[in-house]
Amino acid sequence: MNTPLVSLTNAGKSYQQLDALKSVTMHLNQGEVMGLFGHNGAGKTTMMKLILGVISPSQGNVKVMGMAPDSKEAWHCRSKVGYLPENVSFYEQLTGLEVLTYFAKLKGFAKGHAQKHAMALLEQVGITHAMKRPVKTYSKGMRQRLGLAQAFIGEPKLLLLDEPTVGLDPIATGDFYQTVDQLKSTGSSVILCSHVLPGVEQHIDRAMILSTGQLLAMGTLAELRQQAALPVAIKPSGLNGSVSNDSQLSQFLTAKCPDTLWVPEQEKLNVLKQLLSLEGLSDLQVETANLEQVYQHFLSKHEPAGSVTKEKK
Ligand SMILES: Nc1ncnc2c1ncn2[C@@H]1O[C@H](COP(=O)(O)OP(=O)(O)OP(=O)(O)O)[C@@H](O)[C@H]1O
Repeated sequence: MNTPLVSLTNAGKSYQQLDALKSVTMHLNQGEVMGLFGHNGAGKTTMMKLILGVISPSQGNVKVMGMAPDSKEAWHCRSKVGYLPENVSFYEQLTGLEVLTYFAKLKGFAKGHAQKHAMALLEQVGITHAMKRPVKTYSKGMRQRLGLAQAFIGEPKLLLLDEPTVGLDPIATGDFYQTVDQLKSTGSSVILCSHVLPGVEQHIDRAMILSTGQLLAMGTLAELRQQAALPVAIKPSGLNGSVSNDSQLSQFLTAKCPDTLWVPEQEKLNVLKQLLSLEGLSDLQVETANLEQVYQHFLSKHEPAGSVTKEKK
């Protein structure tokens, strides 16, 4: 079996009385994209900082590429990690090209190669036209694109992206996800933290849901749906009341939504077979719970976000 690229084992981080992250165990494999979701203050950035090695765990341990990321020995692994912080900021007086060339040099690129690599990345994120302008003239979206280009320097093996699509227009968002898919296909692993859930699910392999520092759920969307036991919505057309007259099928109807059957996942196939055998059926829409509904489900079962500042006894 392959060694995971990132491993957290009962990892926790406390700031005085506050447990920002509580005993989290997770493994990220090579070529895997993990979505990290949670409310403000849930502990997402804390987890990313532990993985980056800029803070050390208060409990448990963290391994990246087999090493403790906060150790001296891990210095050469750091050049294989790309990070986009939540609020990206740069040297305002430098041009986009100068900023990126500088970061490429910091990551070990030789002088001539650094600028070439920087130019290729600027083209990839679509800001070549502005590369000779000082960053202070960039719009929010252009800064975010520059931030992404900075995170992509050196084709990192591990990418940590905090709110990568904030400020991006729909085309840039699409391009961004295309880059993530491309990096994944070359074996890079990604941890992607976002408050914008629609559009994310087809690009992640697994999701982690955090609340008040605690890991509430982790798995593929199918696994999370199963754990959450959220019903599938089935909407048949053309049946003219034969569902409500059927003693078995009618149990899945609700007064609020009389055209839709809310069916537990394990009953889905049986119900579909029954519906398909009914005369007059002209169409069927089947909707499984999306990432947003799954996320809401797990959060609603947990204590409110406001309790994050609760003190230890
Ligand atoms: N250096 C610090 N000192 C004290 N408390 C901290 C520190 N860093 C983070 N915290 C606290 O830890 C908790 C988790 O913060 P974190 O930044 O990880 O949340 P987050 O999930 O990234 O939130 P957001 O979505 O708002 O960015 C918060 O209550 C925060 O105030």
